[in-house]
Amino acid sequence: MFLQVSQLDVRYAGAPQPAVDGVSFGLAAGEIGVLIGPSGCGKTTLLRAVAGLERAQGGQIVLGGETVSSPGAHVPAERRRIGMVFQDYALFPHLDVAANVGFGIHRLPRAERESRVTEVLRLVGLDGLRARFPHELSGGQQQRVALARALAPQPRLLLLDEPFSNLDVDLRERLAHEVRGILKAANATALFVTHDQLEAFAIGDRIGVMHNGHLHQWDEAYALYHRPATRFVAEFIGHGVFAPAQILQHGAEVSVQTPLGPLQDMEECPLPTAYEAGLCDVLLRADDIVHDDNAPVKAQIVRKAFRGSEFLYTLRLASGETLMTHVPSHHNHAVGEWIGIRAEVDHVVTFERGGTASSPPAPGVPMARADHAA
Ligand SMILES: Nc1ncnc2c1ncn2[C@@H]1O[C@H](COP(=O)(O)OP(=O)(O)OP(=O)(O)O)[C@@H](O)[C@H]1O
Repeated sequence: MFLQVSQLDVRYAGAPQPAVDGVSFGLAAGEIGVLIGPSGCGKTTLLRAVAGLERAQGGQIVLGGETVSSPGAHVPAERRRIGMVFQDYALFPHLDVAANVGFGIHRLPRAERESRVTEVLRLVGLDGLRARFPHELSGGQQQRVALARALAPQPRLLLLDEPFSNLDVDLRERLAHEVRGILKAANATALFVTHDQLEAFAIGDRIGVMHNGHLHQWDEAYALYHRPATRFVAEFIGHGVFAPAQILQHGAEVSVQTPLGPLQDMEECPLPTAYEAGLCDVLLRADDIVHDDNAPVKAQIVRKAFRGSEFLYTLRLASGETLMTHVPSHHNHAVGEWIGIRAEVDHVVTFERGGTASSPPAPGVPMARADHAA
């Protein structure tokens, strides 16, 4: 791995808990990693420790084969050859775009510097704006200048701390895709921090979910969504709820009883022996719940959020359970209305009832194999 973080601990003086607690992950050269998690979970501290701006108390950071942090050694930030982009752009207001971008490479001979500035400005699509001053640029353009400035010295690693959080939502998603393209074109290895899942999914090859200083999962977006490693990841990624359920086996047949009735056509499901009496909590995501006028189960709409092509409805069953569902936005129902719903769950993800944030799910068994086994 080009960047290897192993068992890293970072503790602020006087704090009762470490801000980063036993974190390990690796990033291959040219890969983009993203750290997400709720406020205070330790993402910025982890990024700052990789940069060399915070000293780690335990564990190791190896970058390009060089140990930059270990119990006996701390390579200072300026000697790590790491570039950083912050949310506030931090451009110099009195310098034009070209001078801002050339700032970190002023030691290069003039011609070489000029050609590198031109090269990175072209890469970020701002070659025509090199004589403008920061106040003459939009927020998105300023952030691309900041990115060009960070790329100019050819850092070994680029760290980006919430780089889009000052931009409006539409621009954020567009810029996230653009920045991914720019980093890939530059063959840069990068680590991002964000609290926005859509941004993380748009940018990251690998995404790490943090909670209370721990890295719960470091994985591809698809795996985070469909194979969450812990109850916290299951709850944090996507819109979902946990519903009480019971896994039952009758001969070769495994069924999962939920407040929505039994789940059907499952590809994968844990066996009832995973829990006492098969009693567990099942993850039901908004896209597992399908609105169907003919379904026997009805739920009342308690809240609705318009999301362009679809609504996110929060629903309540007559039994009191809360659920969420995505419904195409031409199905415009009123709050208070009762609508038919059914569950369509391929991979059944279950947890110990009332388990903790770090509880793992019970392993799923392919249903065909369960048939054979019985
Ligand atoms: N300089 C500091 N001194 C003491 N404690 C700190 C310091 N910086 C952060 N902390 C604490 O360390 C923990 C992790 O903070 P950190 O800023 O890394 O979280 P974060 O996930 O980046 O949060 P946010 O999304 O709000 O920026 C928090 O409990 C925070 O209060």
